[in-house]
Parts: sequence; C-alpha cells; structure tokens
Amino acid sequence: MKDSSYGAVIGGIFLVTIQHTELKEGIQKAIAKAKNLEKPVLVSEVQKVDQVEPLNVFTAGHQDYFGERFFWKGSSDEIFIIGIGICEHIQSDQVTDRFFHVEKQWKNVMEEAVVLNPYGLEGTGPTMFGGFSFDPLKEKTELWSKFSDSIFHIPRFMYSQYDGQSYMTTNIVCTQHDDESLLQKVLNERKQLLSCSSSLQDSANNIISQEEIAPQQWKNAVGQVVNAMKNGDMKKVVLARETRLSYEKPIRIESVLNKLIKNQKNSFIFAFESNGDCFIGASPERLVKKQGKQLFTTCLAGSIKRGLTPDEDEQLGNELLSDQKNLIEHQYVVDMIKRAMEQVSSNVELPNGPVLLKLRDIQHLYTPVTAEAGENSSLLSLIERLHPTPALGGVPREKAVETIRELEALDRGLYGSPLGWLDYKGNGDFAVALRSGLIQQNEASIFAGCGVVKDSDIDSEYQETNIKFRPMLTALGGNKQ
Ligand SMILES: C=C(O[C@@H]1C=C(C(=O)O)C=C[C@H]1O)C(=O)O
Ligand SMILES: [Mg+2]
Repeated sequence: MKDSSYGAVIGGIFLVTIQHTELKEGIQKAIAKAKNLEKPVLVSEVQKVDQVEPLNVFTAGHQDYFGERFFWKGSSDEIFIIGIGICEHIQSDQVTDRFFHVEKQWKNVMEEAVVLNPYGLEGTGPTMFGGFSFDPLKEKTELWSKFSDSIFHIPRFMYSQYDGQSYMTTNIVCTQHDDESLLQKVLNERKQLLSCSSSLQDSANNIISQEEIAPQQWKNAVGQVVNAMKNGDMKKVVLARETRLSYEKPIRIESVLNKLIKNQKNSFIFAFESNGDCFIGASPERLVKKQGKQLFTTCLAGSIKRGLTPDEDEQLGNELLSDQKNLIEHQYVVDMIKRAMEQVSSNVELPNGPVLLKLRDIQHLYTPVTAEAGENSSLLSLIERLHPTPALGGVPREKAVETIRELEALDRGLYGSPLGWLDYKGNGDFAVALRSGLIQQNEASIFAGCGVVKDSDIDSEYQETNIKFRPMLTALGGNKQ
C-alpha cells in the first residue's frame, strides 16, 4: 500500500502535502539486508513538501516528542533543519578519540543505509544532529547529567528548508524481525505529527530568582590568570561563568526560540533536547562548515558593546578595530585556525585583518576563513583538530584547557563546544555553542565567557560577560546588567 497523497492543515501549525512514497519498497529492502547482515539497517526516505514556518514544525512535536527534538537555523537563514523524534542515538562517553568513535558509529549506520533521496540536497536524507562537551576530563556536576560527552540524534522525522525548498525526511531502523507492519506504524506516526493541533501559546512566566554563580570567584580567577601571564608562557585563557534563573512554571522552549529567532540575527539558532533538558542558544561563531569540498570557518574574538546611537556605535566599532588588547586576543585565534587549516586543506584564504561583526547586543572582531578540503579531512576530523580554538580555550591550548579545568567553577558541558549537523554525504555545519543556556523545566543556567590576556582588566572582562548574557536574558525575560 502506498502512502496516499494527503494534505494536513494542523490547527494553523503547518500544512504539509505528502506525495506517494516508495517507503514500502525501501523497508522491504532494508529488512532483507538486515536479515542477510544480521544487523539493523536504516532506511531514509526524502519527500518534497510545502514550505511552512520551521518553528511550527518544532512546536508540532511538543506533545508526542517532547525531549526528542532539535532545531537549527543557519547564521545567514540559508537553512533550517528541524528534527522530531529519535530514530537512532549516536553517543559516547569515551574520553580519548571521542571524535573517532562518533565517526565510526556514524559510518557503521550509513554504510548499509537504504537512502531514497531523489533530491540529494545537503541537510536532507540521513543526518545526525548534536555535539560534544567542551572538556570530557572536567569534573562533572549534576548540571549536564542529561547529556553525554558526545551526543548525536538521527531524527525519526526531519523537516529541512534550504534555498526556498522544503523536504521531509523519514528515518526508520529496520531489523531482521520486522515486517510490513512497520510501514503502517511509521505512516501513522507521521500522520499523527502532521495532524497535531498544538500551537505556540506564549503565556507569561514570572521569574522567581536570578543569581550569578560565584562572580567574585570568577573575578579572582581572572586576576590569577593575568598575574600568571605577566611572567609565564600562558598567553590567553578563556574563562566563563554561569547565571541561574528559576521560574513559576516550566519554560516553554518554543517561546525562547521564537525570541532568539526574532532578536539574534547573524547567529546560529539552535535547540537540542535530551532526556527532558534542552540546550538552546544563538551563537555568532561558526566552528567549521563542509559543503562538498569547500570549507568555511570563523575567527571571532575581541568584543565591545553596541552604541546607543549610530555615531556612538561607529565610534565604539572603530575603537575595537584599533584596540591592541582585543587585536592580540583576536590574532591568537587567527594564527591557530590558519595553521590548523593549512595542515589539512589547500587554498586557505583569509583577509589581512579583521572586520566588525555587529550583533544586537555586542560587536566582535571577525575574520572569515575559507579552504578546500583535503582527501581525508572529514567534518568530524576537522572539528577534532580545531576544538577548542583560542576563542574558547586559549594559548597554548593544552595549558589553557588545564587552567580552565582547574580554575573555572562552571561545568561547561556543551557550552562553548561544537554543536551542529552532519549528513550522509559528509556535508554539515557546526557552531561554537555560545550565547546559550540549559533549560531544565522551570530552571535555566546561562553561560558567558571572555578571553583573558595579559592586558585584561578584571572589571572590563566582567562587564563583557554581562553583555554576552543578554541574548539569553532577553529571550528568557531576565534582568540585564
Ligand atoms: C566565550 C564567549 O565568546 C567568545 C569570546 C570573545 C571575546 O572574549 O572577545 C568573543 C567571541 C567569542 O569567541 C561567550 O560568548 O561566552
Ligand atoms: Mg574578549
């Protein structure tokens, strides 16, 4: 039986027309392969669908897939990828070679996958979304107990909107014990999703408390690092801190996403649910994107506030472009990324100096880097080579990571770390997960850090982190300093 064409108007959530499908044949083929190989086989079917509001798709999963969703918007609004439900987990708590272990699991699932994708566009077909913790050796707290050090999901249903086209991918893992009833089960799930009527009710949610966690301890750590730099070999260390908020009612993820989408332009907007918690944010910083052979990465470090008037904003921007402390802070990132990319790719190109990246609350020194991928430079191997850049770790890298591990009170978890998507053709895009927070029902932790160099002023760095809290405080209704 083919999945007949039908349109579904979902209470104003979204309208999707599903054409007839080859899913039945695909499932039969996958079950036969599973019997032959004696291991599960993924089948992935891609259909062109009507374009809808991406947030509506995410919202439609609220009822039946809460805790099993992801949302991704590219920093230039060029792509949206929404995952609903979890078809397969790819995760590891390995400390050493964790990127290799994730890549091995991913390749194992992909090597036998039955892919029905006549369109072949990036971000369609088998795709995994997720990320890595900043430092698997950092002493863990309860804060990130719902996330592994390496955690990715292959979604059951995935809506992709790319260059004005929209697609629905359906992923099913078939085992040798499955039969044709699996098809009907998935078609019913899909019909249920497309007919859901939940909508975004943006009701008020009062804040009960908002507390900076150990700000003085953070300032003392900054001072300690600055002193150590006066006569040591440490050149830069990024130190981050946490603010904790609690509310009368559970925080509505969709409402926070809605505000981030509206307010934080030029940023990757993401939400990643795991076991009831949600890591969410609006990051201006790409770690690395792979599109065919093309590679794109970003050097982002050096910050100043936005001005209240166009003249003041221009004056502040020019001040940043000529400030030695921020230029040195930025150059550490450029030097490291350029060197790393030259080791594994060709035609590495970057401008002679930084320009300004202006965001709603802050402006940064920004140097884009492009390159051509070498034969063995997979996206995950590039992530392993780059993470952490001096924008989130420091220089020298190992010593900076050890210093963060020792001095920083914050359990960073996935904050400041690679988060993004990878498809079955090896394309993908990973951000450095900044301007972010962890939502835990009626509580949330938000995170902000800054680069500490020998000329850092403790209070200036503290103020810089207050500015970096603003994107999440605006989205969460918190009080901004
Ligand atoms: C660490 C953060 O931001 C990073 C540090 C910056 C700086 O110190 O100037 C600027 C951009 C980011 O690379 C953060 O937002 O938490
Ligand atoms: Mg800075």
